[in-house]
Amino acid sequence: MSALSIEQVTKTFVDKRGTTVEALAGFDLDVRSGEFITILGPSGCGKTTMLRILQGLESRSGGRISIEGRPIDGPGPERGFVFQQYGLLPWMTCGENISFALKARGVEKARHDEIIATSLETVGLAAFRNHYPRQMSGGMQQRVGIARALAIDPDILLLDEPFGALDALTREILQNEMLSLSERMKKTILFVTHSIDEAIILADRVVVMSARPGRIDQIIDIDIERPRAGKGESIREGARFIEYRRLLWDLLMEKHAA
Ligand SMILES: Nc1ncnc2c1ncn2[C@@H]1O[C@H](COP(=O)(O)OP(=O)(O)OP(=O)(O)O)[C@@H](O)[C@H]1O
Repeated sequence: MSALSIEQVTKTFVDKRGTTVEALAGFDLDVRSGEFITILGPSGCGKTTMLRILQGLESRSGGRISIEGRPIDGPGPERGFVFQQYGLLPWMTCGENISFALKARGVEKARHDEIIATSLETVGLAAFRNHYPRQMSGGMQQRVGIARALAIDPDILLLDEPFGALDALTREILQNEMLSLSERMKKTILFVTHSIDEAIILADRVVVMSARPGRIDQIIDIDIERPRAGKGESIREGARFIEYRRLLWDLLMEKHAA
């Protein structure tokens, strides 16, 4: 049984004037437990929409989604979400931000302290619990975003371009941390990105979407051995990585030109 099964999911937005936008035209994907999927596609092809539907933040127009065979129709504690702009509340410390998320999920207050400590420890920020987001760099804020998602101990992590706002060096550092986390924790992960290199280095499979209305165009298996954490540089220089990069580049250029 798949950890996550997405069958023929469609989404049509209708604005106040009745104009319709067909964002997704039948998205189909089966994800295995512990698998790392990255999603690439041209701008506006529906990547964020698909992730928001999976999180339960957006309704779908058609299709089915099930987790471990159980149909889902809204948010749930088995799914954690990481946003591009971190989504931290600026008037709360890191610890309070995580506590806020735990409260929203109904986790009893007596357990917050321990969960906050463990999740900040996981991302190397145990000493920053009482810091406010403005006192931290973008990379640190996104680590807190990841810690907050991990705090509810979800089976599935959904990340929408989480490193898109970071400088190149910080981005590579966080990619490595993501590899290390995923290889240790074996979460099932769907990760949207615009970066071909990021898509390859992280993934077991790269999903390439067509231009809007979005559907899956190709799925590329990334046959690069794990663990990959700490080996980013040598992987990027390898012949296989360069081949995948060329293949994905050609596929995306085709979509861009279409
Ligand atoms: N609430 C909304 N109302 C109307 N149209 C919407 C809404 N949200 C998204 N859309 C449209 O749906 C399409 C898909 O948007 P979405 O943000 O999912 O694409 P994306 O692939 O994530 O884009 P990008 O790569 O630029 O972030 C776009 O044409 C967008 O304008």
